[in-house]
Amino acid sequence: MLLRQLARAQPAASSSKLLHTSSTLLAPLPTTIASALKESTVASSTEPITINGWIRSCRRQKNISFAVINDGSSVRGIQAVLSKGLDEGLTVGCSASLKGRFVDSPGKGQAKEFKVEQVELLGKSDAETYPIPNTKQGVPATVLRRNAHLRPRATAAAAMLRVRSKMALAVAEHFDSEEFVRVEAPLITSSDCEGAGEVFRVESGPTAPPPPPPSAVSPTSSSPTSPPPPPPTPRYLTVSSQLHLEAISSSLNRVYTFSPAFRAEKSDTARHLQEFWMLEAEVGFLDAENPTALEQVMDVAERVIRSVTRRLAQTDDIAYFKTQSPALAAQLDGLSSPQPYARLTYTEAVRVLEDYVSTNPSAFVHPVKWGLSLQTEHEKWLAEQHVGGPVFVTDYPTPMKPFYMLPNPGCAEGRETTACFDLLVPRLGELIGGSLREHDEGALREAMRRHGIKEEDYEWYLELRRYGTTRHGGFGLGWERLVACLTGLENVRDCIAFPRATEGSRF
Ligand SMILES: NC(=O)C[C@H](N)C(=O)O
Repeated sequence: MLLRQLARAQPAASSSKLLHTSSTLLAPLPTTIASALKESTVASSTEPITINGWIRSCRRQKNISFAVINDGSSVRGIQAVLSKGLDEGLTVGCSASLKGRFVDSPGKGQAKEFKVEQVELLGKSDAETYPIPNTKQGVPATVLRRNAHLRPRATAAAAMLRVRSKMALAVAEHFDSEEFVRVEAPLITSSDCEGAGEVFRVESGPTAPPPPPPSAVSPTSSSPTSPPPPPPTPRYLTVSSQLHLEAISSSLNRVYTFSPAFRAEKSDTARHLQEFWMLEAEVGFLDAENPTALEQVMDVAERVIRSVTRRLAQTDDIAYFKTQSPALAAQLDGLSSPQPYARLTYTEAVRVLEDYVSTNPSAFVHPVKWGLSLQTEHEKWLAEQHVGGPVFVTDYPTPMKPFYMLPNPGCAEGRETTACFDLLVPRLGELIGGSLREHDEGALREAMRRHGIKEEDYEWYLELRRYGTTRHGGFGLGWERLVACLTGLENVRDCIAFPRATEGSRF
């Protein structure tokens, strides 16, 4: 209050200085558990401090109770010790403010414990009906998903959300260090970038104006033979920002975007969401040779994953996930290793898969043959069994790829391939897809015709090739799949706060 009055009383010039330097003191937020837990605070807690949070568990003994309280800022929260009476009304799920001090703990397992002196119950919770009770066996993932509004109260879900947040920061810092500019592309678009027809159509929004009432129509303004107005351009939720990103890249060169993408996926699997986040990057002025140019793009992708993994591996949240998933440490080592990720062509991948099938005929459900797509089971086998870590598979057959990808020169007839790649990782299969883009206007028109794409709908995209085209390429990374890689969580529905999948959702 005094500070606020002081700030108001200052003349303009010095008041701005005062406001600037001391603005955080005017109305500071309460201390979080994470900062209270920092060792220096714990060690020097002679003054009482106030801890806010939600009670995760409350174990009552004869004269004393132990409550775990967490405000979502740390993995484990704080174990609070309350003497008889102080624990009244504290039930799992309630919100409370606990005032107390850190003292030496007589119990095993922790050096300090938080001895509560005063309790303020902020919001009570009916422990009988609370959907996320603290049980030994844990709450099943399906129950947590049905209760997505309360799911972040669960340790793993909260840790996952903090991991997502730190990942975005790590990506931003990494790309900034490589001189990439973050840009935004529209989410409503009239193009189906991947051409797979998995678009969500936007039904409402600007449509043709309604016809005027008959009385308002002058006899000359319209006749029964006048052509009907053209149908409104269809609008979709974007499946990929790539085409718009290419447009911005043809001015700013190194660009990336991080935004939601929408696919009307029918696949009801642990790897698919209808609304997911995608990190997409695009870069121009690549080397003239296809193999080197493609490698330049793969290197960009590899560096960002390595850098994000290294940074995240140092966090308490990932340390927690390692305790939950024994295979995680090795997976993180694979992603952060200084060794270049393995690279093999689609043709080589098919060969090793065929070799494997020849001695293990029932290894896969789906057939392996040059020209057929690699299925998830093949992708996982390549990453888990053949390589034992991340692996780029490059140069897929042209017919299975979208119109914008650059064909490889000099392919034998019937064996045409494209300068593209997928990054496959253990447990998940595809994490990233990328390619060089067709940079020649004539060749792009030709590819569009082959794919049955109306050129007039993509004139703007073709113009990018007419005015100062460059050899360029980029990739898209499925964010929830990267979250799954870094946390060991097995289902992408647990890697986003409110998953949108084929099943109905309450939210
Ligand atoms: N930006 C990209 O290369 C991603 C690609 N368009 C995809 O959706 O797979």
